[in-house]
Amino acid sequence: MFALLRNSTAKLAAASVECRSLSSVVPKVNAKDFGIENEPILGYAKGSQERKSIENELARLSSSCTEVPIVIGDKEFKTKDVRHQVMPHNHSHKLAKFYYADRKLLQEAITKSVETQTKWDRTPIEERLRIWEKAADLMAGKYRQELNAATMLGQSKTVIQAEIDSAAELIDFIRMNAYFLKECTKYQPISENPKVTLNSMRYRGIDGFVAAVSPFNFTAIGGNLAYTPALMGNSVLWKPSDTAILSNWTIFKIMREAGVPAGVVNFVPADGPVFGDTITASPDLAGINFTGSVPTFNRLWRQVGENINNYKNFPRLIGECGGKNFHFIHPSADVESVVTGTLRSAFEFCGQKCSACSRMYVPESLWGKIKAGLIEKRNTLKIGDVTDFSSFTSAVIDDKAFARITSYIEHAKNSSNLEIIAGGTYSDKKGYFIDPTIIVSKDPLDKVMRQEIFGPVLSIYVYKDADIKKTMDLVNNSTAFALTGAVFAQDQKFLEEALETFKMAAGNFYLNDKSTGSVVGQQPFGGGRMSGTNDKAGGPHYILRWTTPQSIKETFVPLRDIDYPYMRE
Ligand SMILES: NC(=O)c1ccc[n+]([C@@H]2O[C@H](COP(=O)([O-])OP(=O)(O)OC[C@H]3O[C@@H](n4cnc5c(N)ncnc54)[C@H](O)[C@@H]3O)[C@@H](O)[C@H]2O)c1
Ligand SMILES: N[C@@H](CCC=O)C(=O)O
Repeated sequence: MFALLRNSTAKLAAASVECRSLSSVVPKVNAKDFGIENEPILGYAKGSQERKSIENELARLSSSCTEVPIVIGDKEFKTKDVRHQVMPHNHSHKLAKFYYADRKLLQEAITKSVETQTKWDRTPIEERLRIWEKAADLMAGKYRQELNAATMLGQSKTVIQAEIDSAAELIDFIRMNAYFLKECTKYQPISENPKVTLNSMRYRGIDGFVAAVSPFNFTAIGGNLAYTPALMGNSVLWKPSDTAILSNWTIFKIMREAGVPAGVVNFVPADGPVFGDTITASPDLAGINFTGSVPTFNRLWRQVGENINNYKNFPRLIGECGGKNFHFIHPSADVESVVTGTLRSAFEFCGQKCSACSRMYVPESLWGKIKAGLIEKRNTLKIGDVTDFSSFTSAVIDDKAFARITSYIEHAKNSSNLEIIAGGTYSDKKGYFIDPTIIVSKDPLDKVMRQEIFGPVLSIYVYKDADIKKTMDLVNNSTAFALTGAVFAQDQKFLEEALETFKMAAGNFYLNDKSTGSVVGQQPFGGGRMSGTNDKAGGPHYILRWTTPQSIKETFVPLRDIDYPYMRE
């Protein structure tokens, strides 16, 4: 397959990259050659050391309700606006108590950030890299299970879903962004004769403050959104999601312990619109690092537009948003890969990964086998408490998500175009549990095929084999999103065709693999169209969005001549 990719990449690149060798357009694939490796994922087998320590940590965090303050500079604050984070799989259990910052406190945080930024930006890069390395080590060792337990209990992730997020992905973000910065500073501009003129480039943070607004679904994303701008010399107001408070607070504490000075990142849980209104009204807003839904990002973008005459800088707007990710199945596909990959993509973490497969297109010739496989394997999946290690998945995040997702299930029950072939039941009595649900749609444009549901609901359209081209165009054009997509086929020629047809349909594209599971440094992540600004978190260029570089030319010979030699001839 890599050979195929190489061929097509070369062909696709040929028009714009003439005379370049193949090796220059093909990424290196060996992690060791690349100079850095991903954090290993632990197995949590019964009796293993990691299993014992996660069980201890789960018991410890469950036995009390953790107090999470607002932190601005080195001061902690508690307001009268008290909130709680509950366990989604057992919503009567309060896991953390936290406080909303009001406008006045947010303004104080802005002032503190702006004040700190200039000092922090003077901290040598080597010193920042040392802090980030130390933080990654703390996350990989001493605090690994605290991060995982907070993610399991607070966001209802199973142990493996927590391990790939709050351990591996978070550690990778911290370690690799530091590595990318180190690599980036190796580039210096050309100096034709350095004894006469020396050219150099330095990477400055942006004066002002950056607002990091993070979603509930990945602990690691919160860490990346707040701490990559910080790494680059910015100061940050971090507004975590209400439903990921405890895990995000754990990251904040670790980063402080590793040496990030007070005031560089200010931890300010707040009501979303109050936060958005306050930061966009400040002339010091240097950028917004957002991950979440399209409507929220649209609102922030609009507010920045309305205030555009008031800012000191043009604020950077980075937003990674929703998706309606597809699996497209060719008649030559390996049926078992389709079944396994689709169930994992659609239902792991209740389909609450932005990359989760949410719509699938299956040829009539394979439908019988795929349908049987999906139903049979789906029926073996256990849905339950995350502390029961045999659960495949657990509850959805909160009452709002529960209401939204179940409204699509009710729509399916009431529509003659739609048939629920598995699941369709739910209960929020103890936790927000929704059975993994599979809907077959006769209408490829029904809302279940076009809108982001962000829950354990998979919608399928069965196409006539002869209509394959028409169906591919439909996949490309029937939603506003372009986040992830996957094609399953054994026919190599078809895979090449799919690379062309779906070129703009997904920012992360998979051939014979599921649409989820991108890894930092391996599949830099982000989508186009309404899925976001596609700045590729986890790739080497992401850090550049958070710097305002300065080019410096220094001349060592005195400036004497005002005229040019030809004028004296
Ligand atoms: N593309 C990606 O990389 C990626 C990754 C993860 C999640 N997502 C997307 O995130 C969404 C799910 O996350 P969510 O439910 O937390 O999204 P959300 O938009 O509801 O919330 C995201 C964050 O924005 C805050 N917020 C809400 N209103 C605000 C406002 N007016 N001003 C400022 N902040 C405001 C929330 O409190 C939260 O912290 C899905 O659409 C998913 O696809 C995308
Ligand atoms: N890294 C994740 C994407 C995060 C979105 O929620 C994946 O590809 O599964």
